[in-house]
Amino acid sequence: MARRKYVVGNWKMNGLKAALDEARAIFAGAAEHAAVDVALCPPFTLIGAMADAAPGAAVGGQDCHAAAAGAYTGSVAAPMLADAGARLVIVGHSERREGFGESDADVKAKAEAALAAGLSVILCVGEPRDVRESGGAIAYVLAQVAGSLPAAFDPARLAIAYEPIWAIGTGLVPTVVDVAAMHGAIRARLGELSGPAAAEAMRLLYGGSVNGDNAAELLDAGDVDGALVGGASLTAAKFLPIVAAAAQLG
Ligand SMILES: O=C(CO)COP(=O)(O)O
Repeated sequence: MARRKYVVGNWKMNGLKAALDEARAIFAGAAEHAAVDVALCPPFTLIGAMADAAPGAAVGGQDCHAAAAGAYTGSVAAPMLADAGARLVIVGHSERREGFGESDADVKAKAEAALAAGLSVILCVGEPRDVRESGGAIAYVLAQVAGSLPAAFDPARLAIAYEPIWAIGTGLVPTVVDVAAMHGAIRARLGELSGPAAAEAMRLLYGGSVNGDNAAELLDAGDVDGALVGGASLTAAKFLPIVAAAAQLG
């Protein structure tokens, strides 16, 4: 079964209520491309309003706590995201792993909590620049995959996003050959960990400086099923060409 293309915007810590017009425009434009699944992950504060502003649209969080509730000041639990109207959540983004000291075990626990709350998950992995330069990128990322993967999951609800840290927000992207090699290696490892049927069904996204100019090439790389987009997801003018590129590839 062919995997549907999946293009997800991660707004990071950007967006006030005024940005809901942009989200409406993004979802309206995305609706023209029925073959592509599109989601936006705004800050927590906008999830409810965005879900209300775009009924039926896939809105998600950027992180969740591993516990379902409790004394964790400042944190947001997965059932709260679902209650606010989210359908998905990103876990393990490098800005969480690096900036907040999240380990593979933390990411795994968050992914499991999200799945238990009925959310879909985008689980991020990716190597720092020195690891890429020393030739160890694939081994590094495969260890992250093995350490972060939930114990049990529905492959339709778990996507892996490969985001090389050195490509995030820098304008640098790996070669298409390197992207295909990484994604192929991830899918092979998923086959060993979860069985070939799950590995075949799971969507693997590339993230890191994706834009309207490079999306077609990156999305066409082997084993790439979509994109996780940061800066270029903040406006319809920048994001919709990426969705259109995915639609072209079907
Ligand atoms: O981190 C990213 C998405 O999660 C990528 O960000 P940029 O698209 O801004 O490089």
